[in-house]
Amino acid sequence: MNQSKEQRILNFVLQNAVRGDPCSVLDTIDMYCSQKEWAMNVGNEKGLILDKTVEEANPSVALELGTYCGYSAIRIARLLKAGAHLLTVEFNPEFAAIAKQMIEFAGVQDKVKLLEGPSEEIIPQLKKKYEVDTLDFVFLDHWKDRYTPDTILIQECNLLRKGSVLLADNVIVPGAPEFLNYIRNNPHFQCTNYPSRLEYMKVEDAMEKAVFLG
Ligand SMILES: CCCNc1ncnc2c1ncn2[C@@H]1O[C@H](/C=C/CNC(=O)c2cc(-c3ccc(F)cc3)cc(O)c2O)[C@@H](O)[C@H]1O
Ligand SMILES: [Mg+2]
Repeated sequence: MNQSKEQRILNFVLQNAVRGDPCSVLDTIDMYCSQKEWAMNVGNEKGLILDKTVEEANPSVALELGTYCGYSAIRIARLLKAGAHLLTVEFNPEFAAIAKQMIEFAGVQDKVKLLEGPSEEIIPQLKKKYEVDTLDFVFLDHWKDRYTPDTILIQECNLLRKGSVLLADNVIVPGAPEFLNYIRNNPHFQCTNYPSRLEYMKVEDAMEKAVFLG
């Protein structure tokens, strides 16, 4: 049967990127998705905002919701200090398999733990099963209507500490209006909006950063 778009992206990386070089993998995905087939990777423009936010947070433990092909997992993992790690959650088995291969090709597999399953099941397991104390950084990039319930669940599971940083993709397109309303009116979070562009398009998008105040 014919290949999926995500399989075609992976094949293009395996054939054109440099094994063990995360930047080469990111550039190759961006090249393919801007010239051949659009895909919902955070991309290079919003990727720079992600980079700066991760560098500033300098997390020991980071969580990503919505791995997809692994682009942002590689983007985050390449910036992590020695001993730090990223937990990334993906419930679509096909995407998880693609992302696993992408992450390994990029050579960041020692810093990334890919957890296969729905976020609402995985989040309550983070402390006991995945030995997480608190999360220093959370990247939200899964279904947009799940940003709010999962942010509430993360708080209910006592996974945030004073200074934990949340960063949400796509708060303009496709949009996460309920999340923006929730997080901007929540006195426990200090929010900052970062206007940008939708990946690979001349369309306005934005990211929202929310720092937990405790
Ligand atoms: C049980 C549902 C909630 N829990 C979940 N737990 C684990 N993984 C989950 C997940 N939800 C979704 N996922 C996964 O995250 C990914 C979903 C991401 C959703 N993202 C978007 O819809 C999106 C969409 C656009 C987009 C923008 C413009 C446009 F015209 C068309 C699309 C741009 C983006 O940057 C996006 O992030 C998939 O890999 C999916 O399998
Ligand atoms: Mg996105």
